[in-house]
Amino acid sequence: MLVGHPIPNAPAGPCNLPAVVVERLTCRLGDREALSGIDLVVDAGSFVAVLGPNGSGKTTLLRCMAGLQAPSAGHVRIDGDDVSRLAPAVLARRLALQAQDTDAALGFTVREVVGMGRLAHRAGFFAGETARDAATIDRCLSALDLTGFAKRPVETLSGGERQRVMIARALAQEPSILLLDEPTNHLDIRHQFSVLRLVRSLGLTVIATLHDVELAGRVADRVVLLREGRVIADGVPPAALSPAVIREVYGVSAVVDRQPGTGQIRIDLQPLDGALT
Ligand SMILES: Nc1ncnc2c1ncn2[C@@H]1O[C@H](COP(=O)(O)OP(=O)(O)OP(=O)(O)O)[C@@H](O)[C@H]1O
Repeated sequence: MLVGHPIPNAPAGPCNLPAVVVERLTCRLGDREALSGIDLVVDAGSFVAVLGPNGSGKTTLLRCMAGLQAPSAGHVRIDGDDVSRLAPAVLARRLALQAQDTDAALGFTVREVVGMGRLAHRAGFFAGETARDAATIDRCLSALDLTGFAKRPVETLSGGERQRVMIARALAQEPSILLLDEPTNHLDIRHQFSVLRLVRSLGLTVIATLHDVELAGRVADRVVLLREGRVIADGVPPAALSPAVIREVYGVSAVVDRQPGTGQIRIDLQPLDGALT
């Protein structure tokens, strides 16, 4: 069960500054411009979903925000500081990225991997685990429904279980900014809901790439739609998820309305050339 607050000491983002500012961000990878002049200002404490088709630049945008990918032009500022100028440990105490790739976790137990999230908080390289580290790791394991997996080698876990480990590791970092790269793509429906509800409840600034447009419309305060490295739409759902925008970005037709009763956003997607079946 996802109960309790896994990171009760998470620092609050400064209220007078946006948490993340992306300015004219361009990123060339090989012979391809993965991002072309992206501008984005993300308010502290908001949940932003980044949407777009395969190859539209979502992961590259998160990697630039996390300082893992140097832009060809432009800047990313975290709480007012250029990420490229922040020491890795300082950046890691402010921002955590849950990446899709779990290769770095192989060969370690689940608890050890979640514990890696605490490294940025250690007094020194050889400093051991503190009581607070241990308590934070235990809370994050519990929050992601992983307590029973703590001693298991990560390579023995399923795809969805591994994905929850990487989210727990990011939360153990106690960041004020949480970047999630397709956090729900391997998760069953119950865990999709519980993970998104959990990260929403923490009061963090969350920027998450998602493929599920309807889920994004329900969970996010704001959606940013990319296509070919450019922002095509940016705004509050459902207005920013209009059928015209969805058609332009994904090349599919959409009916966007609200569920009778719950009022939840409902998006019915179909190929342009008719019903799927
Ligand atoms: N190392 C690289 N060298 C060359 N091109 C790259 C490299 N990494 C990514 N790209 C290209 O950059 C573009 C953006 O990739 P990115 O991974 O950011 O897309 P994405 O929106 O996250 O896609 P997906 O939904 O498939 O995960 C793609 O066309 C991809 O092929």
